[in-house]
Amino acid sequence: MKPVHGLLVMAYGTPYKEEDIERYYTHIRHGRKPSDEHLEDLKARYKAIGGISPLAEMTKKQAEALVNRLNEVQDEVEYKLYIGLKHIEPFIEDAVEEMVKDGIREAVSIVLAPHFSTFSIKSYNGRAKEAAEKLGGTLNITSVEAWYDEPKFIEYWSQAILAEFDKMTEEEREKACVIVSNHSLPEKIKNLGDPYEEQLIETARLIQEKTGIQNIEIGWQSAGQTPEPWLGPDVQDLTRELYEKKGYRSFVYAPVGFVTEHLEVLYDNDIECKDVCDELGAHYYRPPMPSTHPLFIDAMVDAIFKKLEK
Ligand SMILES: CC1=C(CCC(=O)O)c2cc3nc(cc4[nH]c(cc5[nH]c(cc1n2)c(C)c5CCC(=O)O)c(CCC(=O)O)c4C)C(CCC(=O)O)=C3C
Ligand SMILES: [Fe+2]
Repeated sequence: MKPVHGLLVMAYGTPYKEEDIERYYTHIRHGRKPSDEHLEDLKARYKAIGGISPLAEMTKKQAEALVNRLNEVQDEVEYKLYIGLKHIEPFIEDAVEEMVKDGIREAVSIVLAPHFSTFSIKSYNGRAKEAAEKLGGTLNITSVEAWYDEPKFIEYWSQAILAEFDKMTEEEREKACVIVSNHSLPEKIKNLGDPYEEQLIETARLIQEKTGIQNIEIGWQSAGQTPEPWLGPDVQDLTRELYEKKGYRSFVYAPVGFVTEHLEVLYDNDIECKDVCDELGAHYYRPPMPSTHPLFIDAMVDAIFKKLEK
């Protein structure tokens, strides 16, 4: 019989229903309750995208596609799936506890976010390892740290972006640009030696190389509302600036730091960036997110195999 290894898939998590929003937001804020104003603002954003986010369902679908593919392409071990979320149940710690209960001794973990940062990937992996240690240290977790440069990931986005360019007229295409973006983080991550910014630049460079599209710009989105400086330029400001200074009239948004349609994409891109485009009289394009596209799932399989060979 094949040995059973754990596949721990970690993701951000999202409220399952409206009543979950407050405790979810409180968890994101490290236990501090949000003000009524901030809470109402968040509720309004979820409402604007249809009530709840498709993230919960998509995380499950992505994780299932990944475990199925892993079990299809190799024959040495049987991977058993565990999903662990950062800000809502099943928490990362719950998933690790399940693995230990099931007698799993070897697991590989991957976060559904391609770029490494202290605030994201490192904290997910740290929580998983800490939980395993607390439960006796019988479970060994090997963690994939980043996969922003996986060839099939780049291939997915390149094809998706080119498909948007195909929808344009020749004239439109000449004045089009791609805005490659990720979630903004406080600028202080740079002092922590975070490769987050360079990794986004590299993803953009690889997409440029693959597509041959010259007009590729880097932006940041969904920054928090705190007084400290966050990585910029913000995608909305950038859109205005590029419209004025470089004369672009069509904008293709590629939020490559995210892997599925969810609040940040459906609201921050499809509503907020689209509003800016509408106001300027520019064309708005946003390719479909990777979701369960085979190229994308295979990119994660490749990243896992590379990590395990080391
Ligand atoms: C790096 C990063 C990723 C990408 C990597 C990864 O995926 O891990 C990410 C993804 C996501 N972030 C999400 C949701 C939220 N993030 C928030 C707030 C924050 N995120 C931060 C960082 C990140 N976030 C930070 C530093 C804050 C400020 C915290 C503070 O206040 O100190 C808030 C609070 C309100 C607001 O600011 O909007 C919400 C609701 C959802 C789920 C969307 C859905 O439900 O569809 C997803 C996928
Ligand atoms: Fe977030």
